[in-house]
Amino acid sequence: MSQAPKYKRILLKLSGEALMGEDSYGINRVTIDRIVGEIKAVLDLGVQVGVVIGGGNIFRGVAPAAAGMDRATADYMGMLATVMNALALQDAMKRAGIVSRVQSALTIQQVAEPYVRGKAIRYLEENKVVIFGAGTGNPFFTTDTAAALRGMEVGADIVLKATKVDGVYTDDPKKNPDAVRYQTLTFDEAIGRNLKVMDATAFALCRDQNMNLSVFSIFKAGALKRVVLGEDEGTLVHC
Ligand SMILES: Nc1ncnc2c1ncn2[C@@H]1O[C@H](COP(=O)(O)OP(=O)(O)OP(=O)(O)O)[C@@H](O)[C@H]1O
Ligand SMILES: O=c1ccn([C@@H]2O[C@H](COP(=O)(O)O)[C@@H](O)[C@H]2O)c(=O)[nH]1
Repeated sequence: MSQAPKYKRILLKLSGEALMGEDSYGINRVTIDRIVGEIKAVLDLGVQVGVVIGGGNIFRGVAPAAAGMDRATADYMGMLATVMNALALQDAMKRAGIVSRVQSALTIQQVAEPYVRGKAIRYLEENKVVIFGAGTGNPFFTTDTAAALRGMEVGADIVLKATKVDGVYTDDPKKNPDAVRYQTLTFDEAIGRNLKVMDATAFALCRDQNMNLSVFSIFKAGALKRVVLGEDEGTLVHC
């Protein structure tokens, strides 16, 4: 029996730190290839995929150098880190036979196309993966907010946050072993309970524009595909 995806177009937020695998810094080749395999599985279902990539794997490594720096300057460094990840992801996709385009919110025209909404939508319609680098292009924001923003701009059916934990918990599960996972919760609950899995700006943007969000583990094999098929996986955050 053929599997019908629940969503036709998704915006996938990939944690930069997830690219490190077991390493303490940077990009782990085996890990990025495995993540690309997870994305390929949903492309094979006919789903259109936009990706916003984070920068934690690179930026947190240089954080000591950024300590004491002007905040906006440090944030621009963080955004440049996401462009590096975007290029690495495109390269890994190419090796896997996936056609993708990188669009950057900061103009670095020798390196990547600038972000142009209409062009991004056209690429998605052509079943090319669009990798959005440099977050929103503005300091004082995060790539979570960029994911919510780009998801809305390109008309995605849902924003999927692929991270290191398998959903939203009552507390940070990496710090509190007694934390309990929610199957579903509302944006107001997530904001009101100050749950740190995603920043409040991103939660509020999704809530105000009625954009559902799913949080799941990118380390769990097949989880992305199960979310896209509408199966019980991770946590669904809704209005
Ligand atoms: N209530 C909570 N439920 C789940 N995770 C939580 C919660 N509070 C804090 N976290 C933490 O939030 C992290 C998810 O954020 P993630 O690492 O994806 O960060 P990011 O900043 O979006 O990505 P990047 O690595 O690119 O900077 C999890 O690893 C988890 O430890
Ligand atoms: O719109 C944005 C997105 C990101 N930044 C900066 O980049 C780093 C890395 O992004 P993560 O979301 O943490 O992975 C972030 O810490 C900011 O410093 C930004 O300024 N604006």
